[in-house]
Amino acid sequence: MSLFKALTIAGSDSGGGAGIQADLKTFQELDVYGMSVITAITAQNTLGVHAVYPQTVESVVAQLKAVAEDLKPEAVKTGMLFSKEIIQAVAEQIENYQLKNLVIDPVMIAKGGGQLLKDDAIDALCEYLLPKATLITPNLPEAMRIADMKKVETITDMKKAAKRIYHLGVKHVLIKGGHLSSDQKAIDLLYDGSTYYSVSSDRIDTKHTHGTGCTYSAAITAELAKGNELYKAVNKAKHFITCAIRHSLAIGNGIGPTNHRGHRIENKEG
Ligand SMILES: Nc1ncnc2c1ncn2[C@@H]1O[C@H](COP(=O)(O)OP(=O)(O)OP(=O)(O)O)[C@@H](O)[C@H]1O
Ligand SMILES: Cc1ncc(CO)c(N)n1
Repeated sequence: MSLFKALTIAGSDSGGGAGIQADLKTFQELDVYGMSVITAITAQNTLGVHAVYPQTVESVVAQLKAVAEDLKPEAVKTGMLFSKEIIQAVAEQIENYQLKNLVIDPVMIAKGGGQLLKDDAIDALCEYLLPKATLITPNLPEAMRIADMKKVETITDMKKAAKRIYHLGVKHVLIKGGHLSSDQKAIDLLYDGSTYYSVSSDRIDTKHTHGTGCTYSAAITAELAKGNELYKAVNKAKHFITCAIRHSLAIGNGIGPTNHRGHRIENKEG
């Protein structure tokens, strides 16, 4: 049996629910060998981000080189990238090693508050990384910033934003509807430059959604690493994140994490 490998380039969440920790748990659950490049260490729990300690550009490049020269991932995701210097360095190395199946989760602000991307880094993300990516997965506030719109609150807004983001050079755009109003289904909108696809599930009534975006983009990356085409990878990942939210964990005193074993519980694998 072939062993597929996926890489996450992201920040560490000491609380274990988002960031590198969520990505590696997801890769493992989906039978993909996981590797990591850590861009920043956050002191974080279910209540919020207490502190951010970015890595140097030298550290990020050294980690990326070590992985790319030896282990050769079939797919790569980026999460928290923090600064334009880190974004530029990551983009250069992705080009240098011709890394394929790149998924960008344009992480900006943590659910409990806490800035994970500097304001002046959004332009760098659009200029250097988007043109290299297979997919970008913004939530509604992130889509609003990247598409440079005043609001993204409805399905009509999501369609407009997806088109604007597509024209920045990325191959596919998936706008996540987790932040749509609470009476609506959890509808995500996928756009490939010609067609809009709706990827939807029932909305689960829980406050424990820490790390949903990280887990979802990591699941898409794992499915791409296994050779699935994009639409199938997104649908499989949607099932994975929905199970993870349905069985999310009421731990800590704030917004608890998703349960990466949720899909096993639903499949009665224990
Ligand atoms: N209550 C919910 N019930 C079902 N699905 C949900 C719910 N909340 C979010 N989702 C789904 O979870 C996925 C992640 O979306 P979301 O918009 O929450 O990401 P995010 O804001 O980037 O998350 P985070 O910042 O915590 O990483 C999407 O598929 C979204 O539709
Ligand atoms: C390190 C990290 N990355 C991403 C998120 C997204 O919520 C988070 N809270 N923390």
